[in-house]
Parts: sequence; C-alpha cells; structure tokens
Amino acid sequence: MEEVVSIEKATKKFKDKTAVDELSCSIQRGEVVAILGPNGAGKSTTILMMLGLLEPTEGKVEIFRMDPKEKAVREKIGAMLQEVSVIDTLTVKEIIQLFRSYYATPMDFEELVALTGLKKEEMKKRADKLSGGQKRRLGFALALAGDPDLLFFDEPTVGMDITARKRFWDTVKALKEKGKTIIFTTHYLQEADDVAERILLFHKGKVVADGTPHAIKNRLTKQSVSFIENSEVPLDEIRSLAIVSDVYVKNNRVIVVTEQTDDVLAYLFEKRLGVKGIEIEKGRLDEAFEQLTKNKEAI
Ligand SMILES: Nc1ncnc2c1ncn2[C@@H]1O[C@H](COP(=O)(O)OP(=O)(O)OP(=O)(O)O)[C@@H](O)[C@H]1O
Repeated sequence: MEEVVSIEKATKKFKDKTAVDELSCSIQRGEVVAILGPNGAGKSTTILMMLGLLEPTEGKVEIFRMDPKEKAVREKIGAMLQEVSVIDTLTVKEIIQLFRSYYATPMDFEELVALTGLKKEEMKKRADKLSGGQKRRLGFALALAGDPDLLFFDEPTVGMDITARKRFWDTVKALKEKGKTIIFTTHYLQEADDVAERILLFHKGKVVADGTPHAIKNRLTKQSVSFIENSEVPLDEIRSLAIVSDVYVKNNRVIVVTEQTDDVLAYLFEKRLGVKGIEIEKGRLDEAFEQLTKNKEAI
C-alpha cells in the first residue's frame, strides 16, 4: 500500500478558534474517501491544509510523503473547491487549454471534455456567462486537467441538477477504476453512502468515526426485522434469543431489534411462525451521522 495522505496531529487555529483539533489520518492510494460532518466541523480547513493552501498551526500534513506546497506534489493533485474563480474574459476552451499547459503530462483534451460532459457550445462560452452548473463542470475539468493521481472535491455537486450529479459520480467511479485517489466532502449523505469506500466523519475539528459506510451504519444504528403482529408469535422467546437486543410492538407491528437480521429471519422461518409483511431496516447513514454528532455535542 502506498500512503498518499498522512496527517499527524494537525491543529489549525484561526485566532482563538480551533477549526481542526489534533487530527490524524492516513489515506492510501486508490481510496475513495468522503469527509462528512456538520457545518463548521473543519472539513474545508483540512482540505485546504492538504492542498498546501493553509499551514497547520501545529502538527504535520504530508502528501505523497512531501510538503503539500512542493511543486512535485502540486503536479500530482487536482482540486475542485467550492468557489470556482476563473479568468472571466477567456472562453471555457481557452481556460482548459491554459490549465493543461501548466502540466508536463496533461490529460488528453478530448478525454477531458468527454469525462466532464462539457458540450461543444459551452466550450465557446466566456466563463462569466456560465450558469452555476456549467461553472461546476468547468471546475471539474480544471481539476482533471493535469491528469492528477489525487483529486479533491469540496461539495462538488452543489448547484448540479440530477442528471449532472449522476454523470459526475459515474465519472468519479471511472476515475477510481483508473487508480486515482479521491477525497470529497458532501452534505448529501446518500452520495457518500453510494460512492465512498470510506467515510471520515468530522465533528468539532476531530475525526469521530472512520470506516466503510456499512461499518459506520452497523456500529451506530439499530437494525431490525419487523412483521405484522400475530398472536401465535412467542414474543418472550424471541426476546430471550442472544442475537436479539429488544422486541416491542408499534403500530401493530412487532419490531425485533438485532445486529443479525439474517439470523433472526432464519429463526422466524425455521420455527414456521407464519409471520407476514416482513421488513428489514438496515439503518441509514443520516441516523449514524445524527447519533455521532449529537452524542459528541453533550461532551
Ligand atoms: N479563514 C478563517 N478565519 C477564521 N475562522 C475560520 C476561517 N476558516 C474557517 N474558520 C472557522 O473554522 C471552523 C471550521 O470551518 P470549515 O470551513 O473548515 O468547516 P466545514 O466543516 O468545511 O464547514 P461547511 O460544511 O460549512 O463547509 C468554523 O468555525 C469556521 O468559522
């Protein structure tokens, strides 16, 4: 495994405000990582430190085992940040060509245009005449211009319609297939759940959870098997099973809270209890998110 990002006890203070608090994490080549967290959790500040645009007040941030400000690092990374500011008097095509010219081995122009979904007529437009969604596509193209190994996307799909959003994530998946390392922030938890292999959940400048979406949901949310209430079902027997943590009835449904939904289903079928209307609740990322950020609020 090749370590692409290494953050060791990085703290970033703005006057007396601690935006990032002794944060440590390591990201390996080829990982697709979502950084989640409520507003002000320190996500953007951390990305800016990884990009070498902010210096940590304390601790260390390394990219490809180098200082992020090194030219060798900059040539291997691409970023799409929240604000895209470009040279308004140039056309989209001119800006893309200009950016490509900064790199020794830029991405092929046609490939770049195909990947980002920029249309022919958009290429001739001046940057200041673009809509919000078109600006995002241009930002995406500029992030990819140098054919970077490591990509940062800060809330990339804000302002995109559903089609553009789907296209964006399909492209991200294609970039992953090419072995790129991808780090993104989003407030749309479903995007993280669908695309990321790993989630870093930030709260108050710290990482409060780090794992696959599946593991985070499993750890923090209640899973259950439920079915329509039926007098033949031995609730006390189910409650006494080691794999069951709680059983209760709500809206004429029996809810069996468990971490092993498959085993509970197997039990129900084996006993031939004739239960009907079975539903399995696997826990949602937004529940896990709420749990973590709520619990920490009390500390
Ligand atoms: N340049 C700055 N000067 C002063 N305070 C700052 C600066 N940048 C960020 N902060 C503060 O640091 C904290 C973390 O901000 P940051 O932008 O990293 O959060 P975030 O998790 O990206 O939030 P959001 O989801 O709203 O983008 C916030 O309290 C913010 O007000």
